[in-house]
Amino acid sequence: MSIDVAAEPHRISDVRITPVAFRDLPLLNTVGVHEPLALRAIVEVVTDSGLTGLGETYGDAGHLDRLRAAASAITGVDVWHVHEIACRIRRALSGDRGTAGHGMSGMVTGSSTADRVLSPFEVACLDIQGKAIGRPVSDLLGGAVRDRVDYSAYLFYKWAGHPGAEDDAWGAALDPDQIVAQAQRMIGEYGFGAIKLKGGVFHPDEEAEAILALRKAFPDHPLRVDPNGAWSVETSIRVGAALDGVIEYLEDPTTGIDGMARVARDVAMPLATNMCVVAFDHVKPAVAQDAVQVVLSDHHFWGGLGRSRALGDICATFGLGLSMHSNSHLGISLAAMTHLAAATPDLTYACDTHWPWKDPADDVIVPGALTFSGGAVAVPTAPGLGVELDRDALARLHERYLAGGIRERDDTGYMRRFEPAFDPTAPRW
Ligand SMILES: O=C([O-])C(=O)C[C@H](O)[C@@H](O)C(=O)[O-]
Repeated sequence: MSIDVAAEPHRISDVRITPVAFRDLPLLNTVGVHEPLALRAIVEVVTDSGLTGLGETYGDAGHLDRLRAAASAITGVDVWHVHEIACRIRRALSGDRGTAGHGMSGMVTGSSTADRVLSPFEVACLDIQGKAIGRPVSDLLGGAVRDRVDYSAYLFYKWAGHPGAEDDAWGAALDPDQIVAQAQRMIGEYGFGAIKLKGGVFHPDEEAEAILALRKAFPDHPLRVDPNGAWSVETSIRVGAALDGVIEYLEDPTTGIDGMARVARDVAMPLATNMCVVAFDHVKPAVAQDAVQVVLSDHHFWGGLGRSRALGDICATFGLGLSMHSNSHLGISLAAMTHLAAATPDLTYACDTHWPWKDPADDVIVPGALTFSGGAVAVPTAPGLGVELDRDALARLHERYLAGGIRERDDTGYMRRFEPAFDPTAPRW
């Protein structure tokens, strides 16, 4: 009698959590500059049936401690029992309201700490489920409604090189002409059909000028700007008026649901957020105040792919648009994002990705499974996530993490903060 492998339980027998570091270029945002290294944690869930699933998440020290606490709580659970895994993780972390793991100030806190910890385990369990039954993760999420997922060109103001470090091929982007040149290069290489500018770095009028320069250079590309809450309500309304008819949405111009609601009353374009609606209990007050019109989902902090799918349905129910947020990430995350986007019918915009900013040699997956053409990634059709761990690369990026002495140096995440001459939780302009 043959054993039906798919029907057997696949109990978690081991979890490996490996912090890694990869080169991150000197991209600027409102709280500082990306460090020379970005941190991630690679999660491997191993089952007694011999399958391994992959997840990727934040790599800061506080998050790593929580991942380890969660890992020891889920041993023995069948990977099909994701609710049980979620309950165990919530219990293991009860009382923990920490906020590490995003690298950005001004993001509201809430019920999302356990969701952030759950996410890589849930993704790894889905990877195993898919491998067990021979289906891609997108099928486990309801099935792909598109076979390619569109991403946007994510532009950053940027230094030429870190002080004391060699320049990189992208060069500096500190004014509108250089931002346009960055867009031309990125779109030339990847074919993106939409453009996002990370703002909150220079005076808002200069950033609006850069958007207008992009509009001139790319008349047909939808545009967005995201100052990560650096602007006051008044500034947001003024810049919103200047960019009326130019951008498809204005992302997190100011912080908090109340502030966003005040801006939304007076600007014409939709407001998007990944900072004030970051957990399910934020949806109700945001909808009640009509504070945001587009939610940027992110499976890394919404609790994984299943919960992010549920968010899509909630957004559709309330007539909210849906797009996708990113941080500096590796290939396991890109695979998970692509499966999720493929299986989200109401995704109304091209997704964010930091992918072009990463050295292609810096990854933990075997190359070739994920490639961009025409600004989109083809949805993997192999079982599970459809990506394979490259153990040598994992070891190399882990060595880089260890060599960086990161844990000792910085417990807050991957960003180097500017010396706070300003309060990073209050608007700068
Ligand atoms: O809105 C966003 O894209 C983010 O907040 C993601 C990152 O923190 C972004 O600001 C970055 O990478 O500097």
